[in-house]
Amino acid sequence: MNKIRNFCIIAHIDHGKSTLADRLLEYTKTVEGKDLQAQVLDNMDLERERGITIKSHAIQMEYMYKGEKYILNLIDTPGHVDFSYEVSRSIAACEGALLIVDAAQGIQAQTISNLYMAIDNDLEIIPILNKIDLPSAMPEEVEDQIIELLGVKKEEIIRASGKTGEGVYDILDAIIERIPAPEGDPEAPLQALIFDSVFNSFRGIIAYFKVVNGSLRKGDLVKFINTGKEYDADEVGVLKLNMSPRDEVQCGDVGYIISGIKTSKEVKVGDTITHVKNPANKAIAGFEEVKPMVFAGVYPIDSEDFEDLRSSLEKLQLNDASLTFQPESSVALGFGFRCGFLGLLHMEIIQERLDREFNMDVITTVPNVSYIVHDKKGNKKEVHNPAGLPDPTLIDYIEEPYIRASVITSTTYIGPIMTLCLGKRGILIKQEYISGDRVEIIYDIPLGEIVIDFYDKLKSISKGYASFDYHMHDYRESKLAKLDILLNGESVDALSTLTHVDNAVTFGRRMCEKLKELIPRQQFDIAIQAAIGAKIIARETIKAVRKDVTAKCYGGDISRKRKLLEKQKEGKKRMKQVGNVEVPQKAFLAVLKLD
Ligand SMILES: Nc1nc2c(ncn2[C@@H]2O[C@H](COP(=O)(O)OP(=O)(O)OP(=O)(O)O)[C@@H](O)[C@H]2O)c(=O)[nH]1
Repeated sequence: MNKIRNFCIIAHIDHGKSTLADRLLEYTKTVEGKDLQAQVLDNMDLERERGITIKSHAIQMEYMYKGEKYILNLIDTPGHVDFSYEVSRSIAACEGALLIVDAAQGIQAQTISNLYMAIDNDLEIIPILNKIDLPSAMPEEVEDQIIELLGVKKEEIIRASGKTGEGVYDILDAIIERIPAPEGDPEAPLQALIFDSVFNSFRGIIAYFKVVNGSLRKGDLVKFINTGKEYDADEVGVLKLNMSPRDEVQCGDVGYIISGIKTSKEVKVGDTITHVKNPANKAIAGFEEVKPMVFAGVYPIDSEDFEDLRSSLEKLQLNDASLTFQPESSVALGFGFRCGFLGLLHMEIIQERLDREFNMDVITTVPNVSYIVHDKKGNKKEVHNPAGLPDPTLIDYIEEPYIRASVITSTTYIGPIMTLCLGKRGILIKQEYISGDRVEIIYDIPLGEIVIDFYDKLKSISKGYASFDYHMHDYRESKLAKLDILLNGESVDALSTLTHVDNAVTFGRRMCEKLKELIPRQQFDIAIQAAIGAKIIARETIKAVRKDVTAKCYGGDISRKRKLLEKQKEGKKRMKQVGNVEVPQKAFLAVLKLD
């Protein structure tokens, strides 16, 4: 066991985690020659394309140090806020962490939040100044930031480049010298922490774990403590580039188990595996259900595809337990599902996977958060869809989720960022200088406001020099009202939103203006109205037009006419008929596009 090192890499998004991980695999000869393609660990197509890590992965390397062979288990973690629960589980499976900081960008919001998580788990931190090959690198300055943040000595910071390979051997040596070997009792009852699971269409669900105490052998009868389910360990092994079966995974090591688990719901990240015979008397602490925070309706464009959509969502869920869905129906959109996501990026990814992997054409409605509605009889219920809100006369009050957000930026942008946060009903908690002209601002903001267009605005007003991280904080009472949109007098439930009463009128007006831009003119006038209850607060009209696309091709060229009509039909595919009005998909997301 003293020859094992378990570590993870933590960093702000795009600071070069995956690239550096590739170098570690290359320098330890874990991958060679033809297998060496960029970002080996990001094996989902989507991950490669977007250059982001969505699921965490683990891989075992061997490294000779002073004539002895060591086993290094690298647990790769996703960098985006939506997936921070996975980061925290991966961190719990390690004894050390490489903290990567981009030498050109310096410390960012997620550098700090992930670092705190690592410190909470007592990990040994190895600070790495990455991308020092960049002409824009500011090694001295960023080193000062790291020293201030961690209280380390300058010599402890390793300068490296995932691109040129500089410093990679120093990192490998430091992993062995500085990170402690795992502790644990090989003779004690089995306790293995599940930190991830994946769905493989041939093998079913594969769970990744770290053995904290005891050991796990092939054929053992095991139990997952939190779900209470029992399985035969059909196959256990360690994770090389591919799975590598073993008879036993020992105390301290990281491995996988295949055991006839049917759905990803049965495997909960953070759960503990033990033996049915001689079980451990308790789970390893730190298990938490991941709860979706952002909800949106997902509807098939063609209502006949409803069952296909259900089976696609079921398949996606096998792979991604954090996705939830429930059938719902909308007057405007027909039958569909209300899906729950961890955040906006997660939502985008699911939408894209539906399109790519399942060829599903869907309309997604405006995302919203979950509200707690207290009625006058003293009951409370969680509402995931503004359209599902009880009648206003029955509501006593509504609570909405607040996040605690940390924004790191340069002092130049403090003014505009504070204005933005204020406009989003944010409450300033504190403001702290990090080093030089960098400052961290902490705000409590309603999640519902972030969901709409916070990221984009933050990025544009800070010209990209602001990073953002958040975690759920609490629920607070807010004065919210349901804003309905009517098209030719018919309320479109899929366009309803909950908004703060003080902003309702401006918001309603802007919605109407935006919809006027987005809905194409049709052969009759269309009235767009915004209403709260029975009260109309804004109105726009789209004037009628008569458009005949074939008008231009007089003469008898029927094939050309047909082509034009076909083209027009294509364009219509992304439209949805609401009453007598044809509404394009992008109109359902109008609220995201308000200026
Ligand atoms: N010049 C230079 N570029 C680098 C270096 N390391 C990574 N990059 C580039 O920086 C970008 C981000 O690198 P990734 O390795 O994908 O970053 P990441 O931290 O894994 O990103 P997430 O997985 O999304 O968190 C890519 O375009 C890399 O090519 C480096 O040492 N030098």
